[in-house]
Amino acid sequence: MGVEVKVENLTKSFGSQLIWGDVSLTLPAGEISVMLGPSGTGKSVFLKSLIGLLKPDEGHIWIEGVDIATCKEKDLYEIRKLFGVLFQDGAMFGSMNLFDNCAFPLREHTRKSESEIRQIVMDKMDIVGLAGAEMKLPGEISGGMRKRAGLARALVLEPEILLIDEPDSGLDPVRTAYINQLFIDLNAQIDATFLIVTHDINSTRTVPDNIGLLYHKHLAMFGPREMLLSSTEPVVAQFLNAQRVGPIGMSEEKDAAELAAEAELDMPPLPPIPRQLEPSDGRPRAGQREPGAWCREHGITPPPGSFEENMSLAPGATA
Ligand SMILES: Nc1ncnc2c1ncn2[C@@H]1O[C@H](COP(=O)(O)OP(=O)(O)OP(=O)(O)O)[C@@H](O)[C@H]1O
Repeated sequence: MGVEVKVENLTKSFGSQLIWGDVSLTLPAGEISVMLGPSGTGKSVFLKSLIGLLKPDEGHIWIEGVDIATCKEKDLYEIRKLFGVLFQDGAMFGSMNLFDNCAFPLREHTRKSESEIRQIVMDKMDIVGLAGAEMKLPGEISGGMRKRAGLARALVLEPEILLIDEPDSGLDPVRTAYINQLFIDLNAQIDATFLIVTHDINSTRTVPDNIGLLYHKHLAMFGPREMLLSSTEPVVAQFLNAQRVGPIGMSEEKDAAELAAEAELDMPPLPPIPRQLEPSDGRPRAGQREPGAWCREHGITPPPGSFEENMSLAPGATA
C-alpha cells in the first residue's frame, strides 16, 4: 500500500541562492499528489531532493523510518529501490531499443534471469500500451510514446513511490488525457504513492488527491485537492485558476505599482470544482473520497455547480 513520504522543514540553496525554505508536507501513502509552481520555483529540485540526488541544506525527509536527507550512502541506496522516476524527456538511452531501456534497471539491480526480465518488461510495456513497440529506438517514436516507455521503465522494479516530472510537457491535450488516465489506473492497480510535477491546470484539477504550490521560495499551500480548489488565498486562487489578476506576475512577483493598478479589480469567482478522474475498470482510487467530502467536513461551501457529473472544466483552465 505505497509508502508515506514525510518532509520536515526542508531548505535548499545553491550557493547564496535560496531555492525554497522550510518546506513541510506529507505525501500520504498510496495517494496521488501534484506539485505546482511558477517556472523556476524549484519543483524539479524538490523531486531530486526526495530521491537523494540533491542534498538539502536543512530539514528531513522521512521514508520508512529513514531520514534520507541525512542518512548514509548505503541506506540511501536501499531506499532508492522504493522509487520509480519518470523524467521530463523520458531519459531513455538513445542507442538502446525500448526493450533494453526497460530491462536496464533489472539487469543492473537484480539477479533475475533473462526470461524473467523478458516477462516483466513485456508486462510493463503492455500496461503502458506499448506492446509490439519493444524493438523501436527512442528516436523512432513520438514524444507521448517516449513518456510511456519511460513510465514502463520506472515500473519494472515495482516502485512504492513514483516521481513524475512534467508528464504533459510537449503532449497534445488528447495524449495528456490518456496519460492522466494511465496514472489513475496504475495508481489503483499498484497502490504506489505518486508525486507529479505539472503546469497543466486541467490535470491538476482532476487527477490528484492532494495539491501543493511552491511560490516565492516557500510552499504556499499543500493539502487535499478540494482544500486548494476552494481556497480564496490570492496566490493559490490565481495559480489554480490560471488568472492574470493576483500577486503572481510575469517575472514571479508583481511590483507595488502593478498591484496598486489592480487594487480595484476583484479576483474572478472560483469556477466549480470538477469530480476526480476514476479508474477505467471501475475499481476505487487508492485515496477514494466522496466528492465534496472535504468541503462538507470543513464547513466550506464549494463554488456553485461543483462536483456535478459531466461538468466541463474551468473556463480559465487550459488543456
Ligand atoms: N544543480 C544546480 N546548480 C545550481 N542551480 C540549480 C541546479 N539545479 C537547479 N538550479 C536552479 O534552481 C532553480 C529551480 O530550478 P528547477 O528546475 O527546480 O525549477 P522548476 O520549478 O522545476 O522550473 P520549470 O517549471 O521551469 O521546470 C533554477 O533557478 C535553477 O537554475
